[in-house]
Amino acid sequence: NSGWKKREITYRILNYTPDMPAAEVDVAIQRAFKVWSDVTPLTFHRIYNEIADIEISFAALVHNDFYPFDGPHGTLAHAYAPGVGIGGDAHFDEDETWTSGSRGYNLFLVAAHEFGHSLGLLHSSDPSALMYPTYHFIEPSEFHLPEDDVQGIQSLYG
Ligand SMILES: CC(C)C[C@H](C(=O)NO)C(=O)N[C@@H](CC(N)=O)C(=O)NCc1cccc(N)c1
Ligand SMILES: [Ca+2]
Ligand SMILES: [Zn+2]
Repeated sequence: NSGWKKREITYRILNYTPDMPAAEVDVAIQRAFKVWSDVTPLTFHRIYNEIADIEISFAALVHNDFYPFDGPHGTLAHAYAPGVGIGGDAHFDEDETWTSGSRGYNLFLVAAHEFGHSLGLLHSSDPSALMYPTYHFIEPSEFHLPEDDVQGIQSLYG
């Protein structure tokens, strides 16, 4: 199976988007990891000075990988399946407008989706799933991980 071979996963936020206060980025990221730690034995630990399993960054167009972003809309972010090096890393397209609300793209929702990829999940065909390919806004305070995603992640880390 294509999951991490350990339960304690580290993450590092490499840079910040100017669209939101840094504190709001930290909270959005923290809550996005909690979506997954709530239903698995996984724990996510933020580190600052070493290389983490999941390295989080904001970038536009060509950035140090083979999948350049595409300007506003279209691809919003991408993340790599578990592995060494770039494995697990999540990149967010800086040409999007990132918010804590319903304007632009909600960072919490997109990060929760991306971290699903960082943990080994692929896209789901269930339109209600977080891992469905396309974004739609859900009020974060009312967000609840859909059953399809719970099944998917627990098949990797049950
Ligand atoms: C082929 C991939 C690189 C597409 C890319 C993606 O799925 N990243 O995980 C992506 O940004 N897809 C957009 C498609 C779109 N513009 O609607 C997306 O919203 N994915 C993130 C997302 C966020 C929250 C929920 C869901 N279901 C999907
Ligand atoms: Ca884009
Ligand atoms: Zn995706």
